[in-house]
Amino acid sequence: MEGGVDYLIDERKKAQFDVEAMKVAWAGSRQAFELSDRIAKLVANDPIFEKFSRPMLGRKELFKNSLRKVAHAWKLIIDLRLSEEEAKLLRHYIDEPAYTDLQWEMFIPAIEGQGTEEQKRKWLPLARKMQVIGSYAQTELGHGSNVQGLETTATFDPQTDEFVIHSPTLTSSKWWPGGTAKVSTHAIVYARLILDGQFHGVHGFIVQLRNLENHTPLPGITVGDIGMKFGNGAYNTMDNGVIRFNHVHIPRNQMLMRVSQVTREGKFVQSDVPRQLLYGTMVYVRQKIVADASKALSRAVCIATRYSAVRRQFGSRNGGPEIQVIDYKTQQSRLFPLLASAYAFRFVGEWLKWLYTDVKQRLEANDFSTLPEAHACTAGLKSLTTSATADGIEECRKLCGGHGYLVSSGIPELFATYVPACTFEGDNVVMMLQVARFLVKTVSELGYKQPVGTTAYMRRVTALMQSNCAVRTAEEWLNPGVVVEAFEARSTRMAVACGQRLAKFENPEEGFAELSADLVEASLAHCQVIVVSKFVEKLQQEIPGKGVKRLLEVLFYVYALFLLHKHQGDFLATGYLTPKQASLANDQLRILYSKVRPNAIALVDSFNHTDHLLSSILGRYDGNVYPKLYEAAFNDPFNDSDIADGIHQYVQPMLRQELHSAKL
Ligand SMILES: CCCCC/C=C\C/C=C\C/C=C\C/C=C\C/C=C\CC/C=C/C(=O)SCCNC(=O)CCNC(=O)[C@H](O)C(C)(C)COP(=O)(O)OP(=O)(O)OC[C@H]1O[C@@H](n2cnc3c(N)ncnc32)[C@H](O)[C@@H]1OP(=O)(O)O
Ligand SMILES: Cc1cc2nc3c(=O)[nH]c(=O)nc-3n(C[C@H](O)[C@H](O)[C@H](O)COP(=O)(O)OP(=O)(O)OC[C@H]3O[C@@H](n4cnc5c(N)ncnc54)[C@H](O)[C@@H]3O)c2cc1C
Repeated sequence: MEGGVDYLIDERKKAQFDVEAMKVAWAGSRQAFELSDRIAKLVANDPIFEKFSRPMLGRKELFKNSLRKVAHAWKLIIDLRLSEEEAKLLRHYIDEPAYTDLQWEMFIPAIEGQGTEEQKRKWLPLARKMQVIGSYAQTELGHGSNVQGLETTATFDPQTDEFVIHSPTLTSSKWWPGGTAKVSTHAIVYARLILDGQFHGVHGFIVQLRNLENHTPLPGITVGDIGMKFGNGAYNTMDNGVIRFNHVHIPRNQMLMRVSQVTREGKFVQSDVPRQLLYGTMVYVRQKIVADASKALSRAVCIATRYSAVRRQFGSRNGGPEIQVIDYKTQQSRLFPLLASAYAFRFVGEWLKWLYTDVKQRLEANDFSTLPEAHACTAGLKSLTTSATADGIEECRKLCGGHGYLVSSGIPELFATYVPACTFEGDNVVMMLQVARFLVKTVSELGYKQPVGTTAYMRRVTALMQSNCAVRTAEEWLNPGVVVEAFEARSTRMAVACGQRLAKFENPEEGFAELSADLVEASLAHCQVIVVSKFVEKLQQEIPGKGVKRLLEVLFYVYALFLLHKHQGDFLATGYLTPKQASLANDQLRILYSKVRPNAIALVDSFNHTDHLLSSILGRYDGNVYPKLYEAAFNDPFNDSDIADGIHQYVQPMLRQELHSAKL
């Protein structure tokens, strides 16, 4: 058997559910499915969007090619009159980090969220037509996580009615802003506002960086690229920049003034809007990152699952075929929880999008009551989903054995592009510590204030602290109420225990720092409650299609019981479960894996990923892995000639024992 074509045809026949209906469930609605299917095919069939050769290109060529793709995409958007939603899908399927990510996901949202009506009227039409290109310049060489610690200054000059933007030290150089090194004409620069020698907090300012006619940096601005990043191709299509400001003057009306204003006289006016709204763009992007985690994880899982069905090792009898590696229980116990996680993250991402839309509408009406909850949810779920996705992609590489390490597997570039998501938009530990602040506050108020939203389960604090799990058989774990209650009890007990230990410290901040590792674990437990509960809520909805709901239920139990198994130390230490009950959960997990097994290929087909998006020989839809790997090896430019450069100069003299007289 040369290729794996026959294996995947057989695998697809085993499916016990309607794959087309599952595609709709994954996409969210029939309309969403049809839209994304159309755009995915548009990209896959356009040779300009080819990306298989990306890891072989040098930086300059890679970057130029990326600019070409963006220009071509923009032309398509105009020619085909694509909506904003379609344009965002186009960018997703082109699958190449570029300056437009910053333009559409940070620059424009920052103006929308933090600008006044007048500022929005001026800047948004220009940005939406790409007549100005903007980036988000917050992080500095010496300061990233601690936004209040930024050093760049914006000093008001009442003489000229301008702000003077300045980088007083080397460490205040802006460092990382994407799109900035070579492309953006403007940036939202976060800087310390100084009025009459007084510091008034960090604010955002629209600063022009380049001349719109000839693209040269404006006087007082030093700008460049920060250098090559992890992996070939990957995030190197993005021009992450360094900027140094030397007393750059901008008009007063270019400070984003929804949250606070500076008058013509240089007076600071604090409105009723909470200062945290200055961080609103990050909340928006964190929510987007959660919604996108399932896309990245599902790609890796699709590759690893298809390849695991094609790949055979051991067990051949009488010259018959070896065993498909997907049939090994160990392979299943590593792969199927990731498959289930992709679905879990998809549904929690959908919910978070809804939550964000709701908060945004409230903020527009000056209702800020749900902001702390939205911040905690976006920060915590960003941390949970990106960490699990980054680890999951690496696990998928290992699940593909040696071939997973080949660039042509598609996994190395996916990993290299994805991992910074654990760091950007808030380091994942720093984000979990934000959740911890929210949880500690919630727990400390339990006696007199009813927790709401995602912490509402803590209203039952007494029951969750005192009652124990009633499961007696593996079968009894197949009950969503039982599973959710176990997660809620473990989370409540961990949060309350942290609260009790914190109360022993005289200085709460000192206590928080001392217990921060435990607080991060309690925050993770709370975020897992959210993911598990939102999966259950999804299952309570009507989900059409033969067998679709049943398979999603199986995936729910795989996700939840796998987490329970992985974190059984917490469940046991908090006393909610007995070792016997934890062991029964693990027994049930093995049974669930055998229910996933015949459906595995159909479940990854349901992601509807094109071969273009996967860009992976191992994950090809047709499973024709070996002939294509062989073909790709000989198509590699390194194999253009049998004698590589340097062989005659450095190897032959060694073979001939003539190295001493060779010119090196
Ligand atoms: C080939 C494969 C392709 C796969 C794709 C690969 C990857 C892409 C993956 C996903 C992409 C998807 C979409 C993204 C789209 C576009 C974006 C493109 C690229 C992104 C590039 C990255 C950009 C950046 O990184 S921008 C910089 C981000 N920086 C940070 O996040 C800094 C983090 N730090 C902070 O947020 C704050 O400093 C802090 C840690 C929160 C602390 O702030 P501080 O003011 O000191 O506050 P505290 O004193 O701690 O708290 C005061 C009070 O305020 C509350 N608070 C804090 N923050 C918020 C908030 N945002 N909203 C509301 N409230 C907030 C806090 O809880 C506290 O409340 P309390 O007083 O009640 O306790
Ligand atoms: C690919 C990429 C693109 C980016 N794009 C942009 C952009 O467009 N615009 C922009 O402004 N920025 C951008 N950034 C910067 C990014 O937002 C920061 O790197 C990120 O916020 C983390 O900050 P840091 O680098 O200062 O990490 P640090 O805070 O220095 O983290 C270092 C370590 O310290 C730990 N740590 C820090 N603080 C605490 C604490 N309080 N308690 C416990 N542990 C702590 C962290 O967990 C981490 O382990 C980008 C970064 C990357 C990697």
